[in-house]
Amino acid sequence: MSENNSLIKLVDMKDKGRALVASQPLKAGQIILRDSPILIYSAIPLGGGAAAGCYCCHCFRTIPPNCTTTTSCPRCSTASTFCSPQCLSIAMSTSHTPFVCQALSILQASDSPLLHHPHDRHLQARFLVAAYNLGMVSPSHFRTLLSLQGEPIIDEASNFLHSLIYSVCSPFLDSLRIVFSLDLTASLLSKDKLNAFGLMDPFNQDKERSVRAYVIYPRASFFNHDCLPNACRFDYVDSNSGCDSNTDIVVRLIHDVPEGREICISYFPVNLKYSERQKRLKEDYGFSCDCDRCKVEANWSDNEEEDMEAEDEDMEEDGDDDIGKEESDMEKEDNDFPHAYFFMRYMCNKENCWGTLAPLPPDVARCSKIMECNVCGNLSNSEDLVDGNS
Ligand SMILES: C[S@@+](CC[C@H](N)C(=O)[O-])C[C@H]1O[C@@H](n2cnc3c(N)ncnc32)[C@H](O)[C@@H]1O
Repeated sequence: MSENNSLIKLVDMKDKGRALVASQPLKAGQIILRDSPILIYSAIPLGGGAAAGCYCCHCFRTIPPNCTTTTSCPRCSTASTFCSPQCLSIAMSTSHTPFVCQALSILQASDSPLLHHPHDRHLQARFLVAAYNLGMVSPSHFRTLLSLQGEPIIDEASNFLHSLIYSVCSPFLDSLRIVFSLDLTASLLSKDKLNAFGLMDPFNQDKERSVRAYVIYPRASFFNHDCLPNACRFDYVDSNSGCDSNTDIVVRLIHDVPEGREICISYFPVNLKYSERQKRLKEDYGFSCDCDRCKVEANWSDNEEEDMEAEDEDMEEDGDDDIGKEESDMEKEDNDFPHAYFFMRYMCNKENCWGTLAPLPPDVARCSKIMECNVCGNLSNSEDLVDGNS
């Protein structure tokens, strides 16, 4: 793992590839990783019109309508907007180079073949522009990207995207210190599919949350998935922490983890039912999940799955029946129904949130009793939950 992270280490794990495990006993709430993007690209389709001006193309903060420091790229016609001259200046030598200006201008021109393709292709094209740009501006980060999980898949989509990207890259091929090929393009697409994190808009109870950008984090990409995770990621998009860290993430432990245990996150909200989880994991990540929760739920009939969903909803609406239970009773239930305890203790009960709760970081000796939701940011007292006082 990283030079200065003694809490977790990277190991090879049978049937899962690389995995992160605890290198010492770790405490609930502990921050085990802080990570910054090596690559980030907008989730807005090319030619996205007004939506393109909502976020800074460098730090991805929302640009308020009355912002007086907003500025646009003077070189290109892509409506790329920045929240300040500082963000523009950094971007011009990193993520918004002359290559990116030209590539995005061509890809969103009115005669671009891409415009007849669905949103997903636009995003893949945006990713490839960002990835080949990374190859030019930061060969070491490009090598990191190539070292992530993902084998090339040569199909109609990769062929189409490769010839499209070749046409926009050709004037810059000399600057690319890499051999440009269909195999490389297909391999990059696969790295993106298996490793990109969605950076979401902040939670708003009245509005569906959408993805603002897709991000490749060099170290967080090593977390494997578990349907009952022991860690979860937090980001603080649009909070007051400044442009520098707006797209950073931290990963915190949900509960104590012994030395040697694998640390996993969930790749999607934990409330999804078994069939949906398996479908997403197969289609998006190429594996079948065999975690403890899936082992139990694999034997459930469709009716049981539906009963379970209804029970989950009851828990949310009328948690009082259950939250008075002693912790040990709930742990006993754990054997037949492994997620009952997890849902009770670690799932946010705010409507439409489906976030996961983790304690705030512990102070020197004591774990915090304050739980933070990684989606809505709500803070609650864990003792209230167990005592039934919430
Ligand atoms: C983001 S990467 C995680 C790190 C990866 N294991 C590696 O070697 O780089 C996602 C990929 O890891 C593997 N993976 C993640 N969770 C898994 C699990 N629970 N069981 C099997 N494979 C898993 C799958 O191949 C998936 O596409």
